[in-house]
Amino acid sequence: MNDIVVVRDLTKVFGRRGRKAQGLVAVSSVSFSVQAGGALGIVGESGSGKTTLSRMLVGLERPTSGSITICDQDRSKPARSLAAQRERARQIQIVFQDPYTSLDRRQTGADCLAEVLRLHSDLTATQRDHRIHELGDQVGLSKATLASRPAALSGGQRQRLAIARALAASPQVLVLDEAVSALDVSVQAQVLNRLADIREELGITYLFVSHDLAVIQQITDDVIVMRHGGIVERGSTKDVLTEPQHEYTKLLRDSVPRPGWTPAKPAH
Ligand SMILES: Nc1ncnc2c1ncn2[C@@H]1O[C@H](COP(=O)(O)OP(=O)(O)OP(=O)(O)O)[C@@H](O)[C@H]1O
Repeated sequence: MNDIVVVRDLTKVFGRRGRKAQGLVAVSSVSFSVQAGGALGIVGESGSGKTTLSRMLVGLERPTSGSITICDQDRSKPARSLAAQRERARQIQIVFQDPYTSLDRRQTGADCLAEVLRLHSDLTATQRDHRIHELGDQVGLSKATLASRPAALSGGQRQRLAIARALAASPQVLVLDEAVSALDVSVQAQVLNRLADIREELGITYLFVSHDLAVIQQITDDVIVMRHGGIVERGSTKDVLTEPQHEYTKLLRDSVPRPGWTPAKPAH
C-alpha cells in the first residue's frame, strides 16, 4: 500500500526573529509516514508539540523547515490559489477538541453541512439534502438534531457534527486533535465506535492526536510518542503500549488510571 502522508524532518520554531535569535522549538525534526487507510496515533503530554504538528499538517501553521507530502503533493508551502486551497481541503481535514468555538451559532447542523457541500461539490440542492442526511447517518445525528443550532446540542452531538462537517469535504485524511477528550467516557466510546465504522466504510486515513492512551489503543494501528517536540518512540500501538521501550512512554502508560492503579512517581 502507498503512503498517503509523508512527513520528513519537520520543524517548527516559534518566536525566532532574525537568523541568530533562538525561539521556542515546538516540533523538532519529526519524520513519519502513514499508509492509505491507516490510523496513526500521536501521543505525548501537554506541550509536547502534538497540536503544532497537526496544525502544520492541515496548513494552519507554516513549518520552519522540513517537508509534508499528502496524496503525493508537497504541502510545505502555502497554497497559491483558492482552487489549490480547496483541493488541499479535500485531501485533509481536521477536527478539534472544542467544536463549539468553530461552529457558527446561527447555523443549524444541516446548514453547516450544506455550506461545506456547496464549497466542495457540484451537487444539486436535492442531492445535497440527501448527502446531508447520509452524513448525519454516518455520525449518528438524526434529521431533527440536524435541524437544531449548536446551542441546543449536547457536547457529543456537537462533536459528531464537527466530524460530519469534516467528512462533508470527502477528505482522504482526517486529523482528530483531542477530538473526544472533552466527552464523557460513554459518549467518547460511542464516537470512537462511529469513527471506527467510518474508517472501515470509507477507507479514510486517521491521524489521531491524544494525550489519552486508552483512546489511542482503541482507534489506532500505529503510534508515535512525542516529547519536547521530538519522537521518542514509535511502533505498532499494541507493542508500544504493552511493552514500551522508552522511559517516557512507560511513565505515560503508568499514569493511565486502571484497577489497582497508583500514580507513577515522577522520574528524577
Ligand atoms: N503560536 C504559538 N506561539 C508560541 N509558542 C507556541 C505557539 N503554539 C504553541 N506554542 C508552544 O509550542 C509548544 C508545543 O505546543 P503544542 O500546543 O503543540 O503542544 P501539545 O502537545 O499539543 O500540547 P496541548 O495538548 O497542551 O495542546 C509549547 O511549548 C507551546 O507553548
